[in-house]
Amino acid sequence: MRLLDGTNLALIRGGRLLFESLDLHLDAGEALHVTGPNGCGKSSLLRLAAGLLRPSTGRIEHGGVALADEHLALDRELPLGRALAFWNGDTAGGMNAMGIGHLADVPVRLLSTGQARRARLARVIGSQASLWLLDEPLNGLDSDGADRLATAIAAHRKAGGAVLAASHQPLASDWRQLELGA
Ligand SMILES: Nc1ncnc2c1ncn2[C@@H]1O[C@H](COP(=O)(O)OP(=O)(O)OP(=O)(O)O)[C@@H](O)[C@H]1O
Repeated sequence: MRLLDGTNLALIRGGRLLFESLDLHLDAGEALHVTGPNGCGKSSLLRLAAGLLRPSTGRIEHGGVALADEHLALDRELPLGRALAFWNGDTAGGMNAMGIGHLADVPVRLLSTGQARRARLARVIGSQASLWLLDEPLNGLDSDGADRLATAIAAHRKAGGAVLAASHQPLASDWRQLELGA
């Protein structure tokens, strides 16, 4: 089953052509690692896949998506568990997957940088979305956090989900690669 279907995509941002003639497809179980230098358009591509940006040319279709980008997208004043519950997913499952279940009663604004990084991933992991869009998912994670994310991604793919990630760091060997700005 195709979870992301983009054809002949071009994106102009800030007056600059970031990419053109790009086909972007993800089927159930697949993972795609987007690489490229700073400013080449990786985050913009994820926003396109999320439906937050429209392509300058081409067309893109997708089902349910969940995006983890630089915005935490959680109410800083609420306890973590309640802030995550706003998104109507499997709150406990997401928190436990990222090892932050014990922080459920801690206000989001008091989380450490790494705990907040785990929380933004817990939001995606707990979502019902079949397509996960992860912008620099390993940033700020310790080795336990990285292992937990890898386990969650493997389970998601096995269950028929797909993942599109932008990262300057290596990801697992069974990811397809897409280099932007090459
Ligand atoms: N809101 C915006 N309006 C106009 N231009 C933007 C906007 N956001 C980003 N850009 C421009 O789009 C280009 C691509 O930015 P983007 O964040 O997608 O790059 P990136 O590949 O993710 O970079 P990095 O590796 O530094 O995170 C940059 O030149 C940036 O200045």
